[in-house]
Amino acid sequence: MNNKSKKPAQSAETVIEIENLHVAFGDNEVLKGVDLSLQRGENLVVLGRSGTGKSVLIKVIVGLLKPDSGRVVVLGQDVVDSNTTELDQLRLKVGFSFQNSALYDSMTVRENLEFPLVRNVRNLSRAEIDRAVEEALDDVGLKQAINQMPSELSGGQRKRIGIARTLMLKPEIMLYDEPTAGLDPITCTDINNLINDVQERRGASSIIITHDLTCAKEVGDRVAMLFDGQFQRQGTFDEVFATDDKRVQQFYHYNFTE
Ligand SMILES: Nc1ncnc2c1ncn2[C@@H]1O[C@H](COP(=O)(O)OP(=O)(O)OP(=O)(O)O)[C@@H](O)[C@H]1O
Repeated sequence: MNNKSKKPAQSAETVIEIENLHVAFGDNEVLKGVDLSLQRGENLVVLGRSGTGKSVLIKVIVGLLKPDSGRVVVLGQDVVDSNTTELDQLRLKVGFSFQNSALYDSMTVRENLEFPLVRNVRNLSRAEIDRAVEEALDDVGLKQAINQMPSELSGGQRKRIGIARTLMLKPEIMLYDEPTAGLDPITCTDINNLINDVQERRGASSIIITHDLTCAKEVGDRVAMLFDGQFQRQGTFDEVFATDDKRVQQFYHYNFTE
């Protein structure tokens, strides 16, 4: 397992800025003053045990969940104060790759990929749509799957098609929720390489939520670890794990020794 070898150039531009974010469901205080930023061109990995609020954080970033308090600015837009139309516009620039790939089973791969484009971009010619589909499939290395049904694909292929579909709208920011969950180690490496390719070839800025430390190490320019409602550790992979903190060490040993 290698640390990410090639660091793409990152600008000093902040594309996501979160300050003092609080989210509670009744008595369950999930996020208790979260601060986080994402720089343009950066891959940021968010680690944390189940139920620590990683998905809640993503939902707040895309405006699907209103926080109790805090500031959330995405691509210069204040998400908390945005209305539905403004959020719809923002979501065109923020691609969300779901844990279960969320493909439509009754549509071919081509139709799945066309769907976000036809729905969101008007007046595209057939040739433009075909070119965009081919480009996205090429990016994920699955051009040959264009006429297949999702049920004919492996789990890893479905994940890649899910990512290709998210890429159709050329998002500036990618949010990956558990991209390698349930995949064998070799397929995981394919997905990790794809996430790095998306960063390098598309210049995307990404947040990758994962429990998979190999994934964290291979894709993360920076790693942030969520504990007790806050990011308790942030830095490179090696910096985050260079601590005697039992909670951090347990997380590490569970991944690599069990
Ligand atoms: N809509 C909701 N209503 C009530 N509680 C919720 C809601 N959404 C999330 N929660 C609670 O918030 C906490 C964090 O959930 P979240 O899904 O963000 O965890 P997670 O870190 O993504 O976990 P996992 O790694 O298992 O996916 C959990 O206790 C969950 O039950």
